[in-house]
Formats: sequence, structure tokens, C-alpha cells
Amino acid sequence: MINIDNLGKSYNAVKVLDIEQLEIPQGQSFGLVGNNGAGKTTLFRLILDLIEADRGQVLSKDIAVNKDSQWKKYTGSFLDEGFLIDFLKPEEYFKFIADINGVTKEELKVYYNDFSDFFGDEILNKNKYIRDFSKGNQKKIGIFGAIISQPEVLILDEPFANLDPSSQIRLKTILNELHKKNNLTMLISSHDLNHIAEVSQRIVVLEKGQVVKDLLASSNTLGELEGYFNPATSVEVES
Ligand SMILES: Nc1ncnc2c1ncn2[C@@H]1O[C@H](COP(=O)(O)OP(=O)(O)OP(=O)(O)O)[C@@H](O)[C@H]1O
Repeated sequence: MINIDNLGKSYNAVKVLDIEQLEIPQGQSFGLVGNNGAGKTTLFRLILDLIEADRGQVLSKDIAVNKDSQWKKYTGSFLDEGFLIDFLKPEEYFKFIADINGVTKEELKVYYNDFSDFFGDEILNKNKYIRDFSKGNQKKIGIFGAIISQPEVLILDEPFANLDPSSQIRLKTILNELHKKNNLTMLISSHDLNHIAEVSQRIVVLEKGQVVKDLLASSNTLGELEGYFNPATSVEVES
């Protein structure tokens, strides 16, 4: 579904991404972890053709994302608040995205209903511009915006950050249900190893722009990740 081929990006002669080969098959829930500055957002920005690679390419359904924009029709994403239109109210923003993607008013109403627990009483009918919402609520608006089009591919950068604990739990349920129901290909980054382990079938660790671990989820995944990020706590896992 998404193929990364010999992809490299540097800033000021410093390599920030260097991935020879990475394939994310259709329907996989793919978690991306790594310390600050490891290159997670850079990878997502390259997949979404928001920045230009120095070398290599990203293919979505075998077509280079920087050569053809077909992928935009089936890809939903939210990386940061730059994706929002902050002088709109949430409903105006959602309608804008719905209109672009041919989602009807009725369908949008159904999605509002599906997301009512996640939104709480904080997002809809507030008569407030997106810029005036808290960081966590802006994140909820962005995540919902990415999902409205019912994409085949969903890319979210640190979706759990800034959310309160109840919303984090609800988001995990939403993502797992979407993944299962729609055979969604899901790319999610997070600093929270527990969360990422709960929503991913596969977890890749980036370090200094390189893939240093590529794990298929199992009962040992969390322990392996904790061992990697904090070797002092590493415990031998009996097989
Ligand atoms: N526009 C830019 N100009 C210069 N350096 C950049 C630019 N964008 C990213 N970088 C650098 O690239 C490296 C990777 O950044 P990136 O944001 O991809 O990391 P990250 O893994 O998402 O980090 P974090 O977990 O802190 O969000 C960092 O060293 C960052 O400073």
C-alpha cells in the first residue's frame, strides 16, 4: 500500500531521515515511535508530500506521491494544528471537509453521533472559532477532520498528546474499531508506548532517521519497547 524506497532527507547537511526500504501493507495498523527529533514527523510529511525528499520516493498504491495526487482521495491525515482552518467554527471546518469529499449532511450527522463521547460537550454548538479552543480540543477537531472522508489510509502524528485520559481511551477504541471495520491502513506516531502497543499490529522504532526496530505486535512488544528505551528496566522474557 505504502512503499518507502531509499528515502533520504537532510537539513543543513544533517541527515534527519534515511530509510532504505519500508513497506506498509494495506490494512496494517502501523505504529511509529522514537525519541524527540528521531524523524517521525519528517517521515509523515514526506509520505504526505508536504516536504521534498533529497533522494528516493514514497509510493502509495504503487504511484509516487509527489508525481500524482490520486492518494489524496483516499488518505486522511492530521499532523498538527497547521491542518486546521482556525478562523472557522468546528462545524464549518467539518462541512468544508465533508463537501470536498462528497460526504452528505446526513452522513456527517451520523459521524457526529459516533463521536459524541469523544467530543464530550466541548466541540459542537459552542459558537467558537477553532483558534479559541484548547490544544486538546483542537486535536479532537483535527482527528475528526481526518476521519470524515472515511479514508483507506489514516495518518496521525501524536494523536494522544494533549488529550485527557478519558479521551485517550476513547480514541484507542475509535481507532481500533475503524481499523477493523474499514480495513484501514493506519499510521500513528506516539511517545506513549502503552497506547501505541494497543493500536498497532506492527511498531517501528526510528532513531536518528533510521529504522532500528521493526516489531510485529505480540505479548512481548511493550516489554521489548520499554527495554529499548530504558535498558535499565529491561527484563528477560521467558519464551
Ligand atoms: N524545517 C526544518 N529545518 C531544519 N531542521 C528540521 C526541520 N524540520 C525538522 N527538522 C529536524 O529534523 C529532525 C527530525 O525532526 P522530526 O520533527 O521529524 O522528529 P520527531 O521524531 O517527529 O520528533 P518529536 O518526537 O520531537 O516530535 C530534528 O532534528 C528536527 O530539528
